[in-house]
Amino acid sequence: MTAANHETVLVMDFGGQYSQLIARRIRECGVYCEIVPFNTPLEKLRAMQPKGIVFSGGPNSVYADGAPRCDAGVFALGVPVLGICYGMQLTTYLLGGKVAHADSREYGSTRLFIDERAGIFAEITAETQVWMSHGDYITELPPGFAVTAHTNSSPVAAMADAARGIFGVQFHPEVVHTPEGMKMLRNFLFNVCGLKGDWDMGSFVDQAVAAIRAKVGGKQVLCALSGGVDSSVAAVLVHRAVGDQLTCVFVNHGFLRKGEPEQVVKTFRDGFHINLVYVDATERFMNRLRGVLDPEQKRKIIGEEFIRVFEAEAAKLGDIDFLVQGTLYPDVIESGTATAAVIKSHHNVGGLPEDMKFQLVEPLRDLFKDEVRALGREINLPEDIVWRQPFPGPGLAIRIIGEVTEERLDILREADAIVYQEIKIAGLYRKVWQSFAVLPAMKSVGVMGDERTYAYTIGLRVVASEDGMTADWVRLPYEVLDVISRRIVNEVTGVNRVVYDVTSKPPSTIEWE
Ligand SMILES: Nc1ncnc2c1ncn2[C@@H]1O[C@H](COP(=O)(O)OP(=O)(O)OP(=O)(O)O)[C@@H](O)[C@H]1O
Ligand SMILES: O=c1[nH]c(=O)c2[nH+]cn([C@@H]3O[C@H](COP(=O)(O)O)[C@@H](O)[C@H]3O)c2[nH]1
Ligand SMILES: NC(=O)CC[C@H](N)C(=O)O
Ligand SMILES: [Mg+2]
Repeated sequence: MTAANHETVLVMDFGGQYSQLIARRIRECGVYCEIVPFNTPLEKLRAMQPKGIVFSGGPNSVYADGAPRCDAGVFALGVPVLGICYGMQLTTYLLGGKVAHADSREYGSTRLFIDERAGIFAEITAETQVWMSHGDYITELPPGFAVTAHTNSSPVAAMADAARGIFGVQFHPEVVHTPEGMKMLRNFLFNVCGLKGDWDMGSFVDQAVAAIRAKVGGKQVLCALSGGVDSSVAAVLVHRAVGDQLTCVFVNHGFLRKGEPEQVVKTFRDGFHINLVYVDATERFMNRLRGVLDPEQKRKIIGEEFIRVFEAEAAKLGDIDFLVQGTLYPDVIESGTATAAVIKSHHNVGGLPEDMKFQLVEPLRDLFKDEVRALGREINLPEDIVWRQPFPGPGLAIRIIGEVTEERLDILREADAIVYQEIKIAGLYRKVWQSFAVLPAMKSVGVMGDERTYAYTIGLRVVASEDGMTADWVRLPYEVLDVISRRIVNEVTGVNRVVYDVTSKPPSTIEWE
């Protein structure tokens, strides 16, 4: 995605948990926003012509060795800057103020007293609620700055050098626990930076299409298509950009759900006029996974095997340099970045083989799922695709905890189909983020028809989430749990027990591997 023709705000990422949230809040205000690494060179920043820059929070202390710092020249670009938490501390440090470690952390919901209701605090309630998460404090303001808000424990909870358009807040305006946070961000964007708000999903489409066309030129492109909303949106965008230069490849790795291969092929062959190649690679994936138990190893093998299949298809079609994937921001951040930890290697990011030669085309890499759904509606994708629940690329292979075998796959596929049907019948399919079955490689004793059984357990996972980054387990009605449990045990041979997963993310993740 490029900033062409749209007012752009940049979020410089110092490793904060909420960096991505800041960016999407800004987009929610109708302003185009991109995240850039904290060490992006000044020339590059200048070339992106931002109208405003936000420094994110981050886990470090500015005075620590190896703390991420940007070039102080950022303040000389003539662009307003808003520093959030670590971002404000860094602003202080770079401009000649002082930051120190305090004895006690300030964490959670805190009362904020506004000393100057101007700039980002224009029309904000004089006493308002904000979300804090810090242990370092500003002990000396940089020259030219004034305190604009304080709390009972932070004398400098916000500061400003209004003349230069530089602002700092110790709290997090981007989280929902800061009720007036959006208003503050809007003040920054519209009053301080003087933006118009000229961006929406429609302009995203134009921008993305133009960027893809510029990148790909007259060359052939392959798109990894799963039938999920992300790769479907990516495929349609690329198709708009380069038409028949695009070929989609849908891989059946043997870990798809019941009826999925037929259904995806039908939807795309009949509904879209896009070249589609269906590859049955069941055997090659199965052969490589035999005997593998470690989740990260499974993910890496699957990620690599996907690429090998795409390479083979590319070779058949001629010489293809570009591979389109429906990668989203959460896939990127969970796979680990320079400043964020590896949670799991999403097959399409952290699971890619090192020797891969394709150049990636990932038009959705900065977006979250709900933004992609809005985009899907914008480009008139069928409702069924827009509202399809996410399904991980490695599929059922990472929902079998332990070794993947044909028997286990069959059992899980049947159980999962029952979960799908019953959640649909209960009218919950679109209301929840995901609902699915998992199969831990664990057997337990049961009694059926007066006989002892020793069979598999099925875990039921149903979660609510906005963007997949955090999630809560859904309080399903007992009747729904009951019917799912009874149907699975009665209809799926090899299962004699069903359990419901009642953990949120964090501390768990949505998938079990
Ligand atoms: N079976 C598959 N065949 C081809 N490509 C795939 C397959 N599964 C996943 N991919 C590729 O990996 C990417 C990431 O998978 P992921 O499951 O996150 O996205 P999705 O399937 O497009 O959407 P959703 O998250 O809604 O399932 C996809 O966008 C697609 O490019
Ligand atoms: O394309 C994908 N490739 C993967 O390797 C992968 N792992 C998890 N997921 C999906 O991402 C969301 C967050 O999942 P976790 O809470 O398990 O990390 C959930 O929606 C998961 O289904 C994946 N998607
Ligand atoms: N959330 C943050 O940005 C924290 C910044 C810094 N490490 C502090 O504790 O004060
Ligand atoms: Mg998917």
